[in-house]
Amino acid sequence: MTLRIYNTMTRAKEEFKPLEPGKVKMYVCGPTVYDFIHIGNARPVIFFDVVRRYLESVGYEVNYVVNFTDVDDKLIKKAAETGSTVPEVADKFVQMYYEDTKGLGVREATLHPRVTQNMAEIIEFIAGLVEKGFAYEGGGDVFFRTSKFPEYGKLSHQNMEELQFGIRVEVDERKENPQDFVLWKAAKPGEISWSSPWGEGRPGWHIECSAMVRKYLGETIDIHGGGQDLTFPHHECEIAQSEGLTGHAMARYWMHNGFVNINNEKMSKSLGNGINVHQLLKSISPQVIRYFMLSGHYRNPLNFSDEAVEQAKNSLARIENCLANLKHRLPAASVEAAEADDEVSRSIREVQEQFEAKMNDDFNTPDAITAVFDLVNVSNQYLTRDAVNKGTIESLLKQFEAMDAVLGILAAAEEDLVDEEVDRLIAERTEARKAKNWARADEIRDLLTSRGILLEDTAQGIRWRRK
Ligand SMILES: Nc1ncnc2c1ncn2[C@@H]1O[C@H](COP(=O)(O)OP(=O)(O)OP(=O)(O)O)[C@@H](O)[C@H]1O
Ligand SMILES: [Zn+2]
Repeated sequence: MTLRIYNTMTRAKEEFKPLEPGKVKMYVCGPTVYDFIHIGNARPVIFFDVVRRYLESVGYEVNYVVNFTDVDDKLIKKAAETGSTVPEVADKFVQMYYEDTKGLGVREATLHPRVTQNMAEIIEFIAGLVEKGFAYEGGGDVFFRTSKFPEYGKLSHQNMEELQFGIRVEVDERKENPQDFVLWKAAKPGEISWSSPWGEGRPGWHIECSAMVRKYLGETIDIHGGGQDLTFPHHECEIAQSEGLTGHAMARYWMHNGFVNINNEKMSKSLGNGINVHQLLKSISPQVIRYFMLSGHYRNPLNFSDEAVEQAKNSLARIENCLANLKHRLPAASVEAAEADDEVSRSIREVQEQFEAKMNDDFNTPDAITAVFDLVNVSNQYLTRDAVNKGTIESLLKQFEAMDAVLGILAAAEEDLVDEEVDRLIAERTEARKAKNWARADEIRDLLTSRGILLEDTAQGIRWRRK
């Protein structure tokens, strides 16, 4: 089966052929770290994590890079407002990003480079563009000369004239053309800055990705992704910079996810209507968030609402229930037949084929989830039998696991607490009670109860046993 990916560049689904067999180089534009991520930002994070997991599950080695924009106007403003420095703001929200994405069950990328740690490469990149005539200086700023790159607009399918009309920025005397964009910005007094051949300053937004893609992945990569708002101008500018300098295609497949909306409006940090992931994870499980995210096709808009969350919870509960029933029947299942029943084995194979077919069709996760429900139906049907076979139940469970290795929508089974952990928690509870921290003491008791540990107060202290 071949994987087909919708390529924004050609507006068609194309067969996926990586540059180097068996290997995938993938870059996704990461966050500007001046605030917590919202559930809209979580969409590319979760979706491209699933793309990576799927590619790995079918045998590719994936080199996945996600950058942090750790210096820009918004960070400078935030630092000034909070009486801190740009690096302090950046460090805090990079940390929060790691914490929140981990909370969402997302694996760290192979590499998360930061702009401020790649300044030499960025300056060198701009100098290369100046040398080749693709860039020019004006009053301490450096601009990209779009007239030198006639293909500018090819990703967003706009020609130069349309682009000229689309530009709403005020006239800048220093620019040769209104659509020329900034590569290097001269520092204003007191602003964080770096030395360059054009004086003290900092990079524009677009150049960082061109420089980091080239440094960490090479001149041409396989997949370049991000939210659809990045198509223009950000990715268009990346293409102009990279292809201007190297003369090679920057990426073979351009992928863009649709927006998460709230009340039919794009969720965004600057609009202040974002649902903060950090907060949300306190009341909703990561599995429900991932289910919600993957239940829509990545290129379609997705509306976030209480009802949508409720629906995700209910659907997920149906799968969880089925898994619990399968596990419940396991201890008493017959071990006579080591192999799964033929008929069920065939159904499992069909489910797997269906799952792959849907993922191969431009990562159609909602239909891939339908395949998970097909397996729920096969399992429930099987469980109506009086006598069940251990091999069959294990095969069903294994198939759930295989699909979940890609989707990550099912909670991992909780491991039994080992004795030392129980002792440690009991000691912590005793301390909490001494300190009259009843909330923590109750929390620990609840945790232990939920893991089947029973506590008994005795004259000699607390004793415990397993249920
Ligand atoms: N509502 C959304 N739905 C889906 N993806 C989004 C949404 N908002 C942002 N993204 C994506 O999240 C990533 C990080 O975006 P960014 O940091 O610019 O967030 P933002 O909320 O749009 O910020 P700002 O409002 O400051 O522009 C990008 O890939 C972007 O396309
Ligand atoms: Zn980028």
